Formats: sequence, C-alpha cells, structure tokens
Amino acid sequence: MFPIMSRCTMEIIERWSSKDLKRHEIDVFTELKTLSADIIARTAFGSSYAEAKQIFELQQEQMLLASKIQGRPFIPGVRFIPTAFNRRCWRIEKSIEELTLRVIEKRTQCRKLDQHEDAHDDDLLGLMIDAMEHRGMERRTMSMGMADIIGESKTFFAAGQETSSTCMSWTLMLLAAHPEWQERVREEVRTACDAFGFPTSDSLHRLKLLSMVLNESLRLYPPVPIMTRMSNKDVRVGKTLVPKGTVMMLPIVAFHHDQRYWGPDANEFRPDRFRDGSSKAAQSKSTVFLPFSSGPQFCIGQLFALQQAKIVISAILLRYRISISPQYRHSPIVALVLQPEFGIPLLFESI
Ligand code: HEM
Repeated sequence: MFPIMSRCTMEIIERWSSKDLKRHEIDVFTELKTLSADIIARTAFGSSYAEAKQIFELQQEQMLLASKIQGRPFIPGVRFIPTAFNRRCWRIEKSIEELTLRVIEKRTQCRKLDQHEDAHDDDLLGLMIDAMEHRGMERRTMSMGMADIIGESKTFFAAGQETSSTCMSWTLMLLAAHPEWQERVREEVRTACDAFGFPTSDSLHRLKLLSMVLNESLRLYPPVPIMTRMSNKDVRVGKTLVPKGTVMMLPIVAFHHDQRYWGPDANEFRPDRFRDGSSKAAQSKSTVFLPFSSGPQFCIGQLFALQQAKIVISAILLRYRISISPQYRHSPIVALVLQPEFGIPLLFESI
C-alpha cells in the first residue's frame, strides 16, 4: 500500500513540475480526485486508473444525482417510474456493474493463465475472488458470489475516493490560508522524510502536527457531513420517542461546529485543540468528533485515508509553498460528501 501511494503521488507531482514554472495555479480538488482514484484502484484492485476511469466518472454522476434527491420527501414507489431522471440512474447502475464485471473477469482470466504479474492476488479483489472460489477458507461460511464482489467493489470505490480527496483538498486549503501552520508542518515533515521526499512507514506516526491539522480539517469540513440511521426498535432520544423504522439524519457537520462542545472558537481553525488526541479535543463529549463514524459501521478505510493524506500532503509541502488563489470562492456544498462547489484553486510556488 505504502509504495503505491508514494508512486502515484510522485507521478502527479512530476506532471505538475513539468510545467516548469516557478509559480502556477492548481485546482487541488480536481487533481486530488484523480490521485485518490488512482491510489484506490491500484491498491484495492490492482487495475490502473485508466481502466477504472469510466467507473469513477459514472459513480461521480451517480453521487451527484443522489445528492439532488437527498432531503426530498420520500414517496414510496416513485423510484420505479421511468422518468428521465430514473432512467439515467438505472443506465448508470447497469454500466457500473458491467464495467466492474469486466475488471473482475480480466483478473480471473489472468489467474487462469497464471499471469502472476497482473494477478495482484493479495489485494482486495484477489481476496474476494479467493472467497468466491473458496480458496483457503471454510466453504460454507466465507463464500461470495459475483454480485457480492461487484457490490463490495462499488462500495470501496464510492466510499474511498471522494471522501479522501475532499479531506486532502480542504486540508491543503486550510494550510494555504494559515501560512504559519504550513511552515510548522513543513518543518516537521522535513525531519520525517527519506531521501526521495516521502515519509517512511516508520516515520508517519511522528507527524504529530500534521495529524492535528488533519483532525481539525476533518472537524471543520467532515467529508461525510450527514449520516443516516434507521431505528430497529422504539427508542427514546432525550425527551423524544423515536418509533421503530424511523430514518434519522445525524448532522455530523453541525456537531463539529457546535459551540457547546468546541467552545466559542468552534468555527475557527485551531489544530492545537487536538494536541492531546481526538478523544480529548472537544470540551465536553468526545463522541461529537465523528468524521469516520463510530460503532459497528465505523469506517474501515480510516487508516488507509490518513496514511494517504499524510504521504500526499508531506510530498506537496516539501516541494511547494502554497497560497490561496484570487480565483478561489469559498462555497462548501453537500453533494453526499462535503465538496468545494467551485473547486480549490491554489497557487503553488516551487521551494
Ligand atoms: C477521509 C476519508 C474518509 C472519511 C472521512 C470516511 C468516512 C466514513 C464514514 C463516516 C463512514 C460511515 C458511514 C455511515 O455509517 O453511514 C464510512 C464507511 C465506510 N468507509 Fe470510509 N471514509 C474515508 C475514507 C475511506 C477509504 C479510503 C475507504 C476505502 C479504502 C473507505 C471505506 C469505507 C467503507 C467500505 C465503509 C462502509 C460503507 C458501508 O457500510 O456501506 N473509507 N466512511
């Protein structure tokens, strides 16, 4: 995982530096979407971004369409009516399944032909195909079908790409807006990087300031701003009785900005509040910091996302001084993830 993350980051930085300009503008939101797609495709599926590109584009459109109907009144059965909107949704779903199936079939074919180079057996896809073919595990308990593999692959693409890229983009925006923090983090990163300008897997845990900045970024701009849950029995929440089967929306972004928990500077960028770790950051309840959720549906990609963010941000800070472009318009919007509506154009100045 670590070498793939570093290699993909190096590729994108080499592309930026080929512009051969001392100072240039980069929309980090667009660029990091490509980068995180590349990383997740190669680590989880062993396939290149080029092969997975169409899947990502379709999933992005799918998320955009889903965000349009989020919060609308729910009318049972409406989703089965062949409106133009629904027909587009169905077509996207079908194309995603066909494309994912093609990636899976290519892998199974490689395995049959014993092309180990392309087989990447120890990645997520390899493990799922193992489960499908009952290799090395208890047949009855672990088997998966092709539909399960397609479903899991789609979840990984969807859950891992946009969330990671928005987290890294907002963090870079905050560092660009707070040059004193940018300088402090750059100093810390310098001591933790190898000769190629990347943190090593051993030195990642020493990046304390960067971890604090990432936590503060995840607090101010949680990529998953709202979570939904359905009560499986009648429950009492405070004074309210919530009947079984009620769908509830948990406004994570509101918890993260609530002055009752974070103090009067709740809306300000103050990474110091995470000095003693995330459990002690909030003034009252630690459970109000929920960028990765908690409980049984806790994000399984948390370590992956944080490791990736540390590698990418370290590599950028070592090579560039970043500042906010005059083109930047601050407009966070909820399109399932908390996105910058007009991207995040930053000025990159080579160091
Ligand atoms: C900063 C980046 C990320 C954030 C903020 C984030 C946040 C979350 C949250 C809040 C949930 C729970 C959603 C819910 O319970 O409703 C979740 C679930 C999940 N995440 Fe992440 N995530 C991130 C990155 C990743 C990455 C990189 C991967 C995969 C490599 C990943 C894979 C998953 C999966 C598989 C689930 C479970 C989805 C499900 O149960 O339907 N996440 N994530």
